[in-house]
Amino acid sequence: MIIGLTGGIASGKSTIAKLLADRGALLVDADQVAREVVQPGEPALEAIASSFGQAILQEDGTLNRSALGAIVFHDKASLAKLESITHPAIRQRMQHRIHTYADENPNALVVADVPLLYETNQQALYEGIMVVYVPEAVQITRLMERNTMDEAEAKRRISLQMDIEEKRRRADWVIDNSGSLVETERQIDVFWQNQGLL
Ligand SMILES: CC(C)(COP(=O)(O)OP(=O)(O)OC[C@H]1O[C@@H](n2cnc3c(N)ncnc32)[C@H](O)[C@@H]1O)[C@@H](O)C(=O)NCCC(=O)NCCS
Ligand SMILES: Nc1ncnc2c1ncn2[C@@H]1O[C@H](COP(=O)(O)OP(=O)(O)OP(=O)(O)O)[C@@H](O)[C@H]1O
Repeated sequence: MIIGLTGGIASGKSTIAKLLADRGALLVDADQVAREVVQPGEPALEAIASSFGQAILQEDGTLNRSALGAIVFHDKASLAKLESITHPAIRQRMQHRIHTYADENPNALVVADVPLLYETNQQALYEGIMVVYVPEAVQITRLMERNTMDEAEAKRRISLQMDIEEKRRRADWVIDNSGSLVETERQIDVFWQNQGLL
């Protein structure tokens, strides 16, 4: 089975992905693939440098991620431009990796961690979608703590994504990650048993 894992920024997707991997799931991580497709030599990095200027590269030729983030997370047109460059490459590499894993491990659960799964309309690619849910207030607190950012910046980042309540409504499975990690782990165990994965 191939499922999508999504949620809001800092809702706990990586945390839940790890719990699933600990139980034997095979993971494909869109944030990681997004980093791979902008390595030096990749066409997407050249396109980014053409659009955003050579100053977006560091001296060693790698992408200056925080500088690019400072531009695109404050300007929707720039973000759309960046996405038009990177998303096709990310999607292609994700699909290749997912299907390689699934073909080589027909009995395994393959989990694709895709932060923007609903925003980019990728529901049909998966047999089911798990949403990691926390109320927005918890999302703000955890994002501020993890990234040491102020409340206004955390709210801005959250506003760039689909409302987490809407993601929860669309989900096939909801993991409520607003409590302790032990409570979250219990929900993962129930999911695992219900899918007959034991
Ligand atoms: C702008 C970039 C270089 C900033 O890099 P940085 O290392 O600072 O952040 P990182 O990539 O770890 O992203 C952190 C979180 O920001 C959020 N985020 C990232 N890209 C986007 C986006 N296009 N729209 C909304 N939220 C986003 C996600 O929740 C992500 O988990 C980077 O986020 C990027 O290349 N984004 C475009 C590619 C993309 O859409 N990635 C999302 C996964 S497919
Ligand atoms: N149940 C929990 N209780 C307390 N803190 C938690 C819990 N789950 C996750 N966290 C913390 O919240 C932060 C966000 O979690 P995580 O990095 O897993 O989110 P994410 O959805 O993968 O984030 P991103 O969208 O940025 O990739 C981390 O600092 C993590 O340690």
